Amino acid sequence: MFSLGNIQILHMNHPDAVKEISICTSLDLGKPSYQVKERGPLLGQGILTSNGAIWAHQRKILAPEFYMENVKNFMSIMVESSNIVVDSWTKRIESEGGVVDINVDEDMRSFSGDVISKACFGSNYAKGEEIFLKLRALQGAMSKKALSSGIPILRALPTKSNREVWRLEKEVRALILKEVKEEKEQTSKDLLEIILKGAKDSETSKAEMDRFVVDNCKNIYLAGYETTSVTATWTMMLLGSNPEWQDRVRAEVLEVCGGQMPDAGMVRRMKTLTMVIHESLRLYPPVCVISREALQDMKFGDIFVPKGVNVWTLIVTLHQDPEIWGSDADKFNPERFANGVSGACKHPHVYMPFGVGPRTCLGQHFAMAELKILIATIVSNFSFTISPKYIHAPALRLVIEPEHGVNLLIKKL
Ligand code: HEM
Repeated sequence: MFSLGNIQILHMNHPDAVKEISICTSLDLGKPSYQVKERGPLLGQGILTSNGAIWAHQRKILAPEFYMENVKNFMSIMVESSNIVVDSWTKRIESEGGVVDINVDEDMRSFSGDVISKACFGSNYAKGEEIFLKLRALQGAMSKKALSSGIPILRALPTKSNREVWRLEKEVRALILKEVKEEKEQTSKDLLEIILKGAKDSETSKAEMDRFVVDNCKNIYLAGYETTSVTATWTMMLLGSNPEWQDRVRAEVLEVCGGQMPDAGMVRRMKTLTMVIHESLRLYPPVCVISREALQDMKFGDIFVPKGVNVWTLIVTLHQDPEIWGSDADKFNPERFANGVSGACKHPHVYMPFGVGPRTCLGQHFAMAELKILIATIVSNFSFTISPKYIHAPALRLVIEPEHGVNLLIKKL
């Protein structure tokens, strides 16, 4: 146990204890209240940080949208956004000649932001991008005041940074609601439309409906953007450093896609690429800790957790424990996933890049499809190696990201 200020934390990393947490379906094990307070302007009462009946209701409405059947509808957007990356690199290579040293982070971010904007706002995605930029600014403003957020009074004072946060929060809300109004006049099949329909079918007051729509749009953006882009960046770094795996992935993509753009059936058949992404998520899980709060007194096996105590499970240490993964735990070896996650190690339930239990990532099929389509498109157009400029320095920010970015030497095939 340890405490951060007045927040009590129980660190539970024993595989048996982790199993207890992962099978716990009680609504009494919820998202920590300190997160709700700290991230209020960013996340509101959306699916990410809400608890109890409010969470269960939002999950029920949103979950079907992310079933594999529906993710297929977004694949053409993913292909389109991957082609933007390919075109931009091709132009750079043509103008600079031969092999070009590219810092790929920004391109991976643009890809992920582009996909999520188009998926949320359909044909109005330019507006979606405007909302997205404001959300990024809000995120930045919130991280500036992170130090003061532990002191409740400072959250309510009209300091310069609080005023900036409040202004951005209002602007994002107004922009999303404006989109909603325009959306009602069209018939589109984007995520906003589904969120709207869910809100209409269930909420009573207009204020409640607006809150549901605004908060969940913000939540999906924030949950799906950086997690996916940083995974793409780490996977590129690993493929750049392991040419034999890059060749294997390229051979598979050529065989499965035969020069066509990937579709749902092809994405399903990319086994080697799936193994590579799983290994990348094992070594660099973007979300490094799963945190919960006991909203009532609870028991996990013989461990008693009093109400109000937080439980933390550190994904990043579980994913690299030699007792669990063997002596090559810190090595890049996608082969360990040859028989799926269940065959990869002694305690497969501790592999949890997408979280565990009822709060597991809603967007995991969406994210895997995005990553496979992007990487498949890249390897069929380019070969790449790690640049001498690359400095290996994973840093813990909102997600685990490369401190100095990832530079690759990229060549057109
Ligand atoms: C590689 C990419 C991604 C990773 C590694 C990832 C990881 C995670 C993790 C670990 C959680 C659970 C957090 C917890 O239990 O405390 C989570 C939740 C969630 N993720 Fe993802 N995620 C990714 C992409 C996405 C995408 C693309 C979307 C949506 C388009 C998304 C939507 C969500 C939502 C809505 C939740 C909240 C679920 C709930 O609380 O009921 N994620 N994600």
